[in-house]
Amino acid sequence: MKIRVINESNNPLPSYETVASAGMDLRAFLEETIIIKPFERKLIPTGLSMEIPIGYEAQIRPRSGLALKHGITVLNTPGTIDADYRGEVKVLLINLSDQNFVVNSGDRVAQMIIASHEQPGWLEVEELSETERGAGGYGHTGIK
Ligand SMILES: O=c1ccn([C@H]2C[C@H](O)[C@@H](COP(=O)(O)OP(=O)(O)OP(=O)(O)O)O2)c(=O)[nH]1
Ligand SMILES: [Mg+2]
Repeated sequence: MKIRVINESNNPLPSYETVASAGMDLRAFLEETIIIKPFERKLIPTGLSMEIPIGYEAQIRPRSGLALKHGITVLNTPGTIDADYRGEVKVLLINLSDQNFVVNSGDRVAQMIIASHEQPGWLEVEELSETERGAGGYGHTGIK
């Protein structure tokens, strides 16, 4: 997969931290430290642009450690990076804690999964097939 890196010398490529990781960690690429105040959201640059193959997307997801320890999550999770997007990948973080959160350049702020997807066409019909569930949802099978 093609990737363009701003300032290659101090912006390492995203990488899988273990042999079977689903996601590769994304690092902030910053000129200045970013502070995210409680309940504030900030768009974090990564210094990366990519050429994802057609039929694939990248999903930007939170890191569980940041969520558990600092209340930091990805506001639009999973963020969608389209195969035809050529701009810089950015991560939209929100701070759901009551403490300021400091992001330094190089910090691993989120993870990125490359996933295949379909682009189905529509067949417009008058009736859909019957199922046992029908229109039941939102807990209609019981909550517990
Ligand atoms: O977390 C994200 C989400 C999106 N993007 C970039 C890549 C994506 O291909 C583009 C558009 O994202 P999306 O479709 O989610 O946003 P939109 O609000 O629908 O904007 P657009 O009208 O540009 O599609 O923005 C990111 O860099 N990070
Ligand atoms: Mg869109």
